[in-house]
Amino acid sequence: MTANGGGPRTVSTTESDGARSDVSMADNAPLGTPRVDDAVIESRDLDVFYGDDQALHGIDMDIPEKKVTALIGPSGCGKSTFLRSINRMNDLIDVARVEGDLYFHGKNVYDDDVDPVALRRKIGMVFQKPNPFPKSIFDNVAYGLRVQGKDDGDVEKQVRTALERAALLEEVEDQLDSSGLDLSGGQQQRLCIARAIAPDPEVILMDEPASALDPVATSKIEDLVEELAKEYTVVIVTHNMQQAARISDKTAVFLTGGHLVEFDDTNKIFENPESDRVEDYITGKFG
Ligand SMILES: Nc1ncnc2c1ncn2[C@@H]1O[C@H](COP(=O)(O)OP(=O)(O)OP(=O)(O)O)[C@@H](O)[C@H]1O
Repeated sequence: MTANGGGPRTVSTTESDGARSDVSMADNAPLGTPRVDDAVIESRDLDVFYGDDQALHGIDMDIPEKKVTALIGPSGCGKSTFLRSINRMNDLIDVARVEGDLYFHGKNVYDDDVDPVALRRKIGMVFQKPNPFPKSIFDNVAYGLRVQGKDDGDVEKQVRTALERAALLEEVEDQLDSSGLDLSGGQQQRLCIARAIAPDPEVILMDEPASALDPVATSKIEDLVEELAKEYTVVIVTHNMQQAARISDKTAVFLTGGHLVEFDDTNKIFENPESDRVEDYITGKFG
């Protein structure tokens, strides 16, 4: 249980500049008490709409702390939509609307007093295509820390820690001032992972982080994901079922129409799923 012994804490929105609005999220104390043991994120009857189209229907899911949870399912079934609803990235899509509840440490992230910018520091994201800024390797990772107003000494230390945790430091130690865009695709993705972990989030959301990479770079990212789960809660969307089976502890299977059909231990999903539709999907009968 990740309870902190106190009642739920709200996410401060007292500052309007965005950069310092996360006072109550900046430390590492849990925000509140999860309703389910070991769950960091709890989705309850979550619906997501794009205009009149409903992309997700009544999603219930408890995402455990410091484990890898894989979201799998055919194209268009709502995996990315669910991932983006966790740290309110869907807020950036004009037509997107969320109903239901999504708790982070027992606090509903859709409450009016939650600042999405502060939330995204606690729940970072890595996208399908590596997207480093056109800046030096160091500045890519330092960017978010400087926005937070950290002093130079802290920035330097946290950049190195993040690069090390992203398994990149050794490869780039002598070229921290070179452009992030000069790295290989796999290195760029690890740079983006370093950028996401620099502000010391608790959760890392990954949307098909290896799908644009060659097999060697993919294997490095898979190793890294398993390593990261020692420190962070990881939620990863993947099209690659072997990858989900290899690296995840829990697997959620979404099927067409935006329904979560089964969510269980990864071994159970791949060896003995409850649902015939899930069995058909993972054995390649459709999808
Ligand atoms: N920005 C958007 N505006 C309107 N509809 C969207 C938007 N993003 C996604 N959708 C729709 O929502 C549904 C779910 O899409 P989503 O991208 O979440 O699925 P997915 O399972 O991640 O798909 P893929 O595996 O192809 O990435 C689809 O019908 C898609 O067309």
